[in-house]
Amino acid sequence: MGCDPESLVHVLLVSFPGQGHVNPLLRLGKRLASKGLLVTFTTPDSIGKQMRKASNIGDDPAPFGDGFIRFEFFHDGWDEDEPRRQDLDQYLPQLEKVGKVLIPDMIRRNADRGRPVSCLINNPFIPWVSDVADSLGLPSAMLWVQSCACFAAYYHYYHGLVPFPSESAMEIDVQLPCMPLLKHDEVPSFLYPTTPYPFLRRAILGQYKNLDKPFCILMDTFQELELEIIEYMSKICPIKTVGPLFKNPKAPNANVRGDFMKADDCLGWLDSKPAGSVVYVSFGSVVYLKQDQWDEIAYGLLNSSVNFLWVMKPPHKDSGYTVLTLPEGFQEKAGDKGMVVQWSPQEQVLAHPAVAAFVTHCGWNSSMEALASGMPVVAFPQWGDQVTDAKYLVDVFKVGIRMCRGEAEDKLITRDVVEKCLLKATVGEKAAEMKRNALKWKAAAEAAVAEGGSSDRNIQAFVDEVKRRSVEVALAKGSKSTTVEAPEVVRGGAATNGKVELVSSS
Ligand SMILES: O=c1c(-c2ccc(O)cc2)coc2cc(O[C@@H]3O[C@H](CO)[C@@H](O)[C@H](O)[C@H]3O)cc(O)c12
Ligand SMILES: O=c1ccn([C@@H]2O[C@H](COP(=O)(O)OP(=O)(O)O)[C@@H](O)[C@H]2O)c(=O)[nH]1
Repeated sequence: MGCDPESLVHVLLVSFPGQGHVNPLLRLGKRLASKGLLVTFTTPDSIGKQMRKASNIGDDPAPFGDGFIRFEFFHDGWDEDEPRRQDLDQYLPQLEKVGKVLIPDMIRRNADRGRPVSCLINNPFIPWVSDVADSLGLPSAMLWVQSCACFAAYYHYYHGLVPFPSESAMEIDVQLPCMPLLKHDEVPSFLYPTTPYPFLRRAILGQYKNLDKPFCILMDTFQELELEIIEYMSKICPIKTVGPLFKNPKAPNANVRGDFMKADDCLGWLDSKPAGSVVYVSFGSVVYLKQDQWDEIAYGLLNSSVNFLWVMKPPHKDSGYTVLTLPEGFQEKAGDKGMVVQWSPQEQVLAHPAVAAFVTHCGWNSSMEALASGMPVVAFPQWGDQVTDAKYLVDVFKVGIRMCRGEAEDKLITRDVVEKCLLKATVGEKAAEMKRNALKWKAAAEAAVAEGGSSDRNIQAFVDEVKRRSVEVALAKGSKSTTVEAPEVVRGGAATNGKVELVSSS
């Protein structure tokens, strides 16, 4: 601390405007800032506006650990209420067209103000950021925001290395190296020939066309969690695991947040509940269930008599989803046992002692947050990587039970099944066993991000590499370089490469 932002090495983070993308990239930004970099975070201003409103984001660089973080948003060229934004096949090319002009402008403006950018970092869906970096003679890195297992699955699909379900063989299982056999419906569902979301397949695979450009692929996972597949894929790609990113031991999260909407206050309500008595139910930011499924969950919650905190987020006005409703008299019947909110402070909810289990759609952020908080899960995946994450949470990490297999199954999960799962996850031997395993992952996650742990060493090595390259960039541009201490050699650390021992009755 004590230095001004202009004297620090500056990295620019460019994010796709989705909550599940902004959260991990911003968390990476905070981690890099805490290690002494100046970080600028950017995403289209359509989302930037929402972020500013929800989280009091100011205009000045905010001190963060040994560095600073600041925000600068860019206009995606469309009107505020442009409905085409909901169609990725139209929106992604628009973002690329505009971004390829505005990001270089932003970089030039920053250089003029004494803040030359030394490295660009993007997340998936916007792989052209590496092209922008190349064209300006800057290094780039990519933050992969799903599991390494899913990264491996897409990689093998993209390069045609193993057979995947196809029109002629729909129900084949998939064996990838160093991974458990995936049943056909446990493969990331965008790869399935009949997926209703081919645009998400195109968006995610777009990153693989450009995979040789970033000098480093950062991942929000940790070595001990996905040991074999990380080692295997690291031989093929320059992977560095840096997760769980939401745990930042050096600089607690404080007030720099990327929520698109303000979280409702539910922590006081949680405080009033006994330890381990509440089920937290959330399906993330993009999954919407059908009304009949919503009703079954509502009755399952009521019939089980557990306390519950349920997130019911309003759909985007152009998404085509109709607003879900609760059964008549639901709130009265639930009384003080239940709280329904539009958006929750999920990190804090998962860390709260009152919460016993998490009914989740198994998005990767939610999965990592649950694991690293020692929270057992009830898996309710719908599509994409969620179905693969559910398989891992239940069968590999052994912290969860399954409530469904995914949207493709098109099966209504009845209130009886919901009730049974809720009870199984909160009371009895299975619940206790999952909790023990979850606590082991929590400890492993904390060790990974603690000083000298696997993720901490990887972040430090990355920061050193960015600093080293910043000197090269400055020399190549013939400009004054920012002061950089000599990069440290990667320290060997106290991290274990050992396996986490799990308990399992099955
Ligand atoms: O925001 C979007 C949009 C979108 C569309 C139009 C627009 O104008 C803005 C955004 C489309 O698909 C998504 C898909 C996502 O899947 C989620 O992606 C995460 C990160 O890859 C995974 O961890 C989760 O499991 C998975 O559910 C997450 C998202 O945030 C989005
Ligand atoms: O009520 C909520 C629901 C979700 N989240 C956060 O939103 C992100 C959702 O990402 P995930 O990958 O789980 O799912 P997606 O929304 O991308 O499907 C996670 O970081 C959650 O902590 C939150 O803060 N409050």
